[in-house]
Amino acid sequence: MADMPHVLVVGAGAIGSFYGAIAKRAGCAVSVVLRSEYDVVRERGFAISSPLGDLSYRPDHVYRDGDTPVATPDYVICCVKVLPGIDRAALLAPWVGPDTGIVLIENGIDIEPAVADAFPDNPLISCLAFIAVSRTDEPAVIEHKAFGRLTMGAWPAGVTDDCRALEALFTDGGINVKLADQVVGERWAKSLWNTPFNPLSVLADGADTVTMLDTPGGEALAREMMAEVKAVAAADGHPLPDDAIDKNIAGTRKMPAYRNSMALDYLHGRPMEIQAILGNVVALAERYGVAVPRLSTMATVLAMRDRLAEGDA
Ligand SMILES: NC(=O)C1=CN([C@@H]2O[C@H](COP(=O)(O)OP(=O)(O)OC[C@H]3O[C@@H](n4cnc5c(N)ncnc54)[C@H](OP(=O)(O)O)[C@@H]3O)[C@@H](O)[C@H]2O)C=CC1
Ligand SMILES: CC(C)(CO)C(=O)C(=O)O
Repeated sequence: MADMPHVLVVGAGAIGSFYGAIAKRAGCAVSVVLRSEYDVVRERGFAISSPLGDLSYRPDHVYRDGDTPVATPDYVICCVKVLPGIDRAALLAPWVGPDTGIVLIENGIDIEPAVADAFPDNPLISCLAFIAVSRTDEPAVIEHKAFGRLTMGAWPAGVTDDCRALEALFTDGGINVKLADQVVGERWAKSLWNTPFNPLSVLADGADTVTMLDTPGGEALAREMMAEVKAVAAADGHPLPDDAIDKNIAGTRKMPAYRNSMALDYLHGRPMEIQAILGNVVALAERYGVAVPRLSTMATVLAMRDRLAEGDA
């Protein structure tokens, strides 16, 4: 085990604590940087229930902002929400050494440059998580409900030795990993689902997938929004397969009613990744001159909500 990589997770919420557990199962030393759950995790670690078994663990080191790492990690995994108010590069900076691989496991489009620009000499591995995992009302108690597959690739493109090493590590820990030569294209493929469904669930007051698809006109609306995402992806140089929308709708219909991560944030009054998941797609559509009337309507209405909330604050 002496040669196993040292992994450090920045933002060990649902996703970060889960993939930290997988790295721990693979035999890595796993440390975490925490904010609100620092005391609880120091005292008793994470409790994670999962179809894979009990994934509870105590991190090797529990840090908070301002601490100095005991050892420079081989990989820093960034799993904070991608929010306009969060400077992810600044959060990562204290923990990243000259050879540290930076791994993003986060949703959204065009989310890499903010980190890549700050660490131009570090390997950057971008990942998409296909998983249903959430925090519970108990601090540091996580419920992994289903799935867990990761798609990963070097950003902006390619599959490097770092990617392969990380793939081997997560595979040893018990999850499936797909290596992707064009990770930006993979982001678009995931965005085809997240960009319509996540914000739509917020506008529909936290609706689950079955409610969204079964409401008369719901599936048609989702399909139209997906078609807009598909058009922007193509303009960005990442055309998606012709049957991508049909496959996504069919796959979603096969799932039991599901509330996505943004719906859960909305219902808990937490900040939402509207910009990363929807706003950045609309911005790219504007840049390429692609009409996205439904997506931009949704973005405007959600911006109105933000404005109201700011006024209330
Ligand atoms: N949950 C899911 O099923 C899925 C999530 N994703 C994506 O994964 C990413 C992470 O989501 P998820 O794990 O659900 O989010 P969570 O809210 O569960 O976790 C985010 C973590 O980041 C921490 N954090 C936020 N700001 C800071 C800060 N300034 N300093 C230190 N820590 C900070 C939070 O700490 P604190 O407790 O103090 O707020 C929390 O531990 C998102 O991009 C999401 O879209 C992708 C697929 C599925
Ligand atoms: C696609 C899905 C639903 C799970 O991987 C997700 O990304 C989310 O909950 O935001």
